This record gives sequence, C-alpha cells and structure tokens, in this order.
Amino acid sequence: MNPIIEVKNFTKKYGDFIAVNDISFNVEKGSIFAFLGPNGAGKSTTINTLCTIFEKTSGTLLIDGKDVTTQKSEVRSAIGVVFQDSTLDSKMTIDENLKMHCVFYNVPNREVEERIQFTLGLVDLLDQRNKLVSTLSGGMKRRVEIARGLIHYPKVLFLDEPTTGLDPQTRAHIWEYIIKLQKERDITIFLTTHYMEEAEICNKIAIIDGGIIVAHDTPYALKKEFTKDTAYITSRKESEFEQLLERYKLNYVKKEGYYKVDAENTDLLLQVLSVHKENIADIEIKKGTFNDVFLEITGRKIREDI
Ligand SMILES: Nc1ncnc2c1ncn2[C@@H]1O[C@H](COP(=O)(O)OP(=O)(O)OP(=O)(O)O)[C@@H](O)[C@H]1O
Repeated sequence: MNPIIEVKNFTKKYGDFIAVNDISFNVEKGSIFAFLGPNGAGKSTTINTLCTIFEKTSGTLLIDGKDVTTQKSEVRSAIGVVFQDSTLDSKMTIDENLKMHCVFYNVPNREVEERIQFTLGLVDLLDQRNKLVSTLSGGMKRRVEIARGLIHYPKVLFLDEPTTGLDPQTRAHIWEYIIKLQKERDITIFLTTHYMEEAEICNKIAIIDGGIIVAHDTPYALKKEFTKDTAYITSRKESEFEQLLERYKLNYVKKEGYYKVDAENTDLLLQVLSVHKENIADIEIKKGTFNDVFLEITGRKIREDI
C-alpha cells in the first residue's frame, strides 16, 4: 500500500454538532476512490478539509505526506479540485480561463502553452479553446473545469459529483477522461457521485453515514458482502411451490403473481426448480446491484428517485 491520502482520526465539529466523527482511511496512489454517503453524511466537510478550505477540529489529514493544516500551500499545489458548481468566468474564453489559472498556480510562462495543449487535448476541447465559456453546454463546461483542475499537474484530483446533471453520453465521456488520467498520468482521483454504477468502476469505495465510515472496500467485496442474487419465479401451482421452498429451506417472499426467492444457494434452488419444472411459468435471476449495497448499509437509497 502506497497511500497518497491519509486520514487519521479526523473529527470536525460545527459548534457542538459533530459532522465527522473520528474517521480514518487511506487512498492508494494512482487509484480511483469513491466517497459516498446520503445527504448530510459528512462528504463535503471531509473533502473541503482535505482541500484546505475548512479547518479540522482534530486528527491528521495528509496529502502526499503534506499536512493539510500546517502545509496548506504544498497541499494546494498537489491537488486539483472540480466542484459541482461552475467557477469558470463565463465572460472569458476557455483559453483565458486556463491562462488565468496558470497565473494563480505560478505555472512558468514557457510551459503554459504545452499545459493547455495537454489538458484541453485530454478532454477533446483543444479546437474550441477560443470559445466564450458562456456559449458552452453543461458537459463542455464540466470538461473545461476538469482541464483547469489539471493545469498545474496535480497528483490528486478531487471531483465533487463530476457527472451530475449530464446526459448519459456526456457522463460516459467524462468517465473516459477520468480513466485515461488514472492510466496514463497515474493521477489519484477522489470523487463523490450519486450514480451507483459509477462507484462500481472505482478501485475503492468508502461509504460515510452520520459522520462515520460504515464501509470501506473494493466494489467487488462490498457487493459480495452486502447483496444477494434473487430469483423471480412465477409458478402455476403456488401452494405446491411454497411447500417445496419450505422443504428446501429457501427464503422467499410471495408477491402479486410471483415469488421472490433467495438465489444465493444455487444448488438448492436448482433442486427446487428441477422438481417443479413442469409448473414454472416464468423465471428471472437478478444479480445484486450497488444500489442494494448502499441501501443495505445506510438504510437509504443514494437518491430518492431510484
Ligand atoms: N457550516 C455548518 N454549520 C453547521 N452545520 C453544518 C455546516 N456545514 C455542514 N453542517 C452539517 O454537517 C453535516 C455534514 O454536512 P456535509 O455538507 O459535510 O454533508 P454531505 O455528506 O456533503 O451532504 P450533501 O450530500 O447533502 O452535500 C450535516 O448535518 C450538515 O447539516
């Protein structure tokens, strides 16, 4: 393990209210890390503290070995940040926005053009560089933000809901850029997202709820631990089917017109199905999803509309 972000016993209080309660986790260099949680869980508080915007109450937060409290400027040059709300100057062109950022970050003049070429090239906007930001679509603005977040060649890029509000095609493009960055530039990506299928692409996921880390693992391990495969079966002889399920001790729930049966033990399920095969009208097996993981751990859906 070669951590680039180290969080040890981090606590943040607002007055007497404990927003983040003694959390610890590491993020491996070069990985894509998803930080998830329901509204009010403590995500923004943690990200803002890591980005040196908020002050911690206690604990240690290090980025690339630098302390976010005592070595703010070193940390700032090691990180790029893309927040949800656009902070681009809409009256300026893409090019001017990036150049202004180069000034903030003391990028040497002789390197400015090369960096603009690289970062705009990465998000496929090089040929649009003279366009006014006010004329760009939401997806293009997000791509400019990503380019700008990278212009000082940070080691870690923080992305707060990078794809929220974008159409599926643009979201897929943004993900292509994120994966390209990780693979080709070895940049560590720390992101929050409300899209569970995006969390699944990440190397590691931490779920925070009520200011506490309630799960921290690979998507595969979390799915294995917290989801179950389920069979949806319609039987022509329901009472016979129920007796079978009970005899084989398979957990099930009777729904209108079908049965929801625990499909974790495939051997047992196959036995039941073979005995009952003449009377099965329909069957569908559904794999557990990452939404189930989130629901199981936090008791809530990540978004109310799913
Ligand atoms: N300045 C503040 N003063 C008092 N309480 C705050 C302040 N900022 C945040 N909180 C509280 O701290 C808790 C954590 O908030 P935070 O913004 O970190 O959550 P979040 O996980 O980012 O939520 P969301 O997904 O809604 O942005 C919430 O209960 C919030 O109401």
